[in-house]
Amino acid sequence: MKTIIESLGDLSIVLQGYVSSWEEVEEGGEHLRWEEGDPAAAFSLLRHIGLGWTTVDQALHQAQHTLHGIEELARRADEEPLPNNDDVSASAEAVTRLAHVYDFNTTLLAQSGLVQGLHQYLHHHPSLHQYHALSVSDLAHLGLAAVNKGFFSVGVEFLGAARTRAVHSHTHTHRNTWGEYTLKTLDDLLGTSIKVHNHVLEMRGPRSLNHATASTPYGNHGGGVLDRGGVSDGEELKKQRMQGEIRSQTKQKKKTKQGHIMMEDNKQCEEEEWKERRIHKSNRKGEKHMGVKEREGHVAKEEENKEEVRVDVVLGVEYLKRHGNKTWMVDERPLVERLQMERLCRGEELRSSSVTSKLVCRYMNGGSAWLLLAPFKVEQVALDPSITLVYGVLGREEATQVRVKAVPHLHQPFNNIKPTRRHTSTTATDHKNTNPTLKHTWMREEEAIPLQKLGRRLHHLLGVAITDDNSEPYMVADYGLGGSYDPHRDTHGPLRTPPRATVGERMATVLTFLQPPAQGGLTVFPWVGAGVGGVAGAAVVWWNLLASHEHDFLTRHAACPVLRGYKWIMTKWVGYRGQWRSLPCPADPSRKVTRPSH
Ligand SMILES: O=C(O)CCC(=O)C(=O)O
Ligand SMILES: [Fe+2]
Repeated sequence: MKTIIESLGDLSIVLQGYVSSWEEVEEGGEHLRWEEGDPAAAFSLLRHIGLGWTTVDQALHQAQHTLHGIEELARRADEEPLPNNDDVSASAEAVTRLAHVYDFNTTLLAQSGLVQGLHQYLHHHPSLHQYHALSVSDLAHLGLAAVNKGFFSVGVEFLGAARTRAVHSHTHTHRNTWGEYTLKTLDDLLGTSIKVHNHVLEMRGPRSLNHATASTPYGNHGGGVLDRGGVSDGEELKKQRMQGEIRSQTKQKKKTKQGHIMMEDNKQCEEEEWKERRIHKSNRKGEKHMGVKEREGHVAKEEENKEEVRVDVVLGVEYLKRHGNKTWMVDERPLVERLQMERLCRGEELRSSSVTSKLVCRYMNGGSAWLLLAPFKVEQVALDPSITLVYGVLGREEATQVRVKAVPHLHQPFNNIKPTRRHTSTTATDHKNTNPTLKHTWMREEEAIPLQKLGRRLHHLLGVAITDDNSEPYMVADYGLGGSYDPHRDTHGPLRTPPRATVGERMATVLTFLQPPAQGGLTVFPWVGAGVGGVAGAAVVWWNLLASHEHDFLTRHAACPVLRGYKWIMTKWVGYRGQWRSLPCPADPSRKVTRPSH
């Protein structure tokens, strides 16, 4: 393009010169009467053409090469799947979600790249230039996208970061526009987003399923014009917020009494509705959030005051048995689940050490003679429900083989899920019902020998048959930019029928990491309080069913957004129907359907 621009620029200058020379000639008289023998007219014309045309001719010939380049560019959109507006929206959403879940440090973000913005995740400090720095326009676009998506604090901070960058580049380069933004428009946008943020916080509280604000308001910047004489606004905003947080800790407690955690709210939440809910909640005397004594499950952390216990984390079987059907659970479960998921994604440990200290890692052969000499390393992630990480179920070459086979078949899942393609084009489908961060394909074991081997290896270890005859095929999935998977259960349940009657319900899940991402992308179990990071070639195994054939609620899980790198997984849902006779049959319907060793 640069060559084309240069060449077209040269051509334009030459043609301009020739045209102005002609205009100069024209000034000599209305008609050039050289044919009538006017020597002055003849000279004028001769000089104009004789000196000018050689240059014009040369420039036109040179420009002909450029035409090929132009034709090539004109074909590009037909031949290559280029990103479109939908792709930009989906990726802006993904990046703002990353900023929200991983709590980006926008001050650093304004100075350098995305990963530099992740203070707490950066264990080593590679040099700044390794990471891409977002431009003023990028940051402003992300800020607006975040506000539109309901990530209000992320929006304010991205816009603050955009302004900081603009102020710095303004002083250094004397430019005053960045794409469609000027310092004035950035000021206005930042001011407005702060107002919106504070208003939403006031009216709806800091969090619901579809919005998030900071826990305290940002300072009021009257009229939205910020002029801080070179102070970084990103830094300033964060500082203010932290000071505010400290100041308002006492207030915070009062708020908690009124029900600080907001309820699930799928509709646009109106001011009146929020007020009504607060009244409703504070009236709910008999149903205060459960106290320490009421719980026997491993609730990890809580903060108590005289009137009410603020539940920080809700985990465990016993708790769910007692409270699973209460209004509090029904109303707030999705939000509690989401909050716990996000904390686990950030790498927080939600369980107490009395729980985690019981977890062991050992070599196991599952009672199979085949594994006596080569047992599997099995790490317990959780005991109840049992979640284990089995190392080395696939070798590196085997995992690559599976990925290579899957690539040509990857597509957006039809079942509510749509991929963000990494390298290929997304068809503009309905964004409402889709997850734009995943592509998948189904693969039968006859298509790749490593799949047959994996089935045999785990059959020996787990004592259940893992073949396509009694299970669904393998599902291979590739997460794109910021790819994540919302909390869900794997079982079909009463509303969804298994693909084949002989397969039945999804008794166990075997989730193999073909390629773990470089950062983020944990698989987390919000109600267990556990997360497991990908280890190449390892598989996470858990059991989904209770003896009553209901699914075990505690096995609900989610995939955290991929922060850096690519994540490839392969899932095998082990069918129940073909092998129920060989499984232990617990009389208690609340017991798990599992092998005794698991
Ligand atoms: O990718 C993950 O970590 C979870 C995937 C998952 O839950 C599934 O495939 O059902
Ligand atoms: Fe799943």
